[in-house]
Amino acid sequence: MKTLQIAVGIIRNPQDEIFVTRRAADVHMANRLEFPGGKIEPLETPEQALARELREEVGITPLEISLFEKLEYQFPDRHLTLWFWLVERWEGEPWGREGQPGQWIAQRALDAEAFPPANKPVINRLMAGQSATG
Ligand SMILES: Nc1nc2c([nH]c(=O)n2[C@@H]2O[C@H](COP(=O)(O)OP(=O)(O)OP(=O)(O)O)[C@@H](O)[C@H]2O)c(=O)[nH]1
Ligand SMILES: [Mg+2]
Repeated sequence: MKTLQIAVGIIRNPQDEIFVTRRAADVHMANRLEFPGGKIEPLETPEQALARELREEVGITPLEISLFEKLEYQFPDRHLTLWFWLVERWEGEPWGREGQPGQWIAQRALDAEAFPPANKPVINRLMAGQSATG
């Protein structure tokens, strides 16, 4: 069983829109919407992994982050620990640097079904208008 530690960014602008990207057709959770992010490497902290992934995938540098939620999720073939960071201050303008389509979606209009199942509690909190726990 694979165990993966994942850091992802909930990039939220002052209009309460969130930047999401669409996963490629040939990877785990193909074609789902996602928060940009990825696997935490062995010598990285979750914060460092987030900064690296956001730079690589969407070309921004987070300036201030807070932990929105940390949760465990069991897929049939893998166990995930997911760190969801809220990012409300950053440098640069996010775009799909790896060719993945990106879009801003109003927080309250997010659709949990469009994301991987692990994201559900997070999507529900965002749709309810909740902010960071700190
Ligand atoms: N990026 C991202 N991954 C998520 C989310 N929700 C979720 O279950 N995942 C899962 O977490 C894992 C993240 O892996 P990833 O494919 O983004 O990792 P990565 O960027 O390091 O990719 P690579 O190793 O192929 O370069 C996948 O198994 C993915 O299905 C999410 O909101 N964002
Ligand atoms: Mg990724």
